[in-house]
Amino acid sequence: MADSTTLVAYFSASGVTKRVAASIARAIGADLFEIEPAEPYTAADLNWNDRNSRSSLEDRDASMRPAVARAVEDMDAYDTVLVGFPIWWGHEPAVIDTFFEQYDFSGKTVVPFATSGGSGISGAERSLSSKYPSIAWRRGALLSGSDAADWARGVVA
Ligand SMILES: Cc1cc2nc3c(=O)[nH]c(=O)nc-3n(C[C@H](O)[C@H](O)[C@H](O)COP(=O)(O)O)c2cc1C
Repeated sequence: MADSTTLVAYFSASGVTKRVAASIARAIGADLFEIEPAEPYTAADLNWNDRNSRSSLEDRDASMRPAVARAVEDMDAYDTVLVGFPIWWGHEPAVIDTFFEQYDFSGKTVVPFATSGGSGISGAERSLSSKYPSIAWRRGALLSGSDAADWARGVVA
């Protein structure tokens, strides 16, 4: 069933979460929004073997909030927001924290989803619910792609 009160917002550095988010939005007829860092991540930025890469530095400094390129036009219009991201060092990338600090989520249901190289989503769920305890979190899911549409239909059912 088409559901225009649901937003699927995602950050994706290398395209995996982007594909999952697009399939979710298609499956449930939700609006799709890309959380775009104002300064895109280069391959060097994403090198987790380099202690001084941008992503490594953002991980070590919990106060980092990378700027985003644009905002959701009418966040008030949505009552459910599915937020997708890649797992970085076991939790959400800092630009996802930027997103959660940008809007008022009161009265909304928020459901995280993630892709990863193997890590689960529970570290990100713990991190997000402790940083943003006033948000009405629903249990999220680590998705691989083929499972995304069915999961999303279950979320909005
Ligand atoms: C900086 C960085 C850190 C990562 N840390 C983890 C991790 O802790 N556990 C894991 O399973 N995958 C990790 N990955 C792999 C990504 O989660 C995985 O490739 C993801 O599907 C990429 O999604 P994207 O293409 O939407 O950016 C990391 C990737 C990067 C770039």
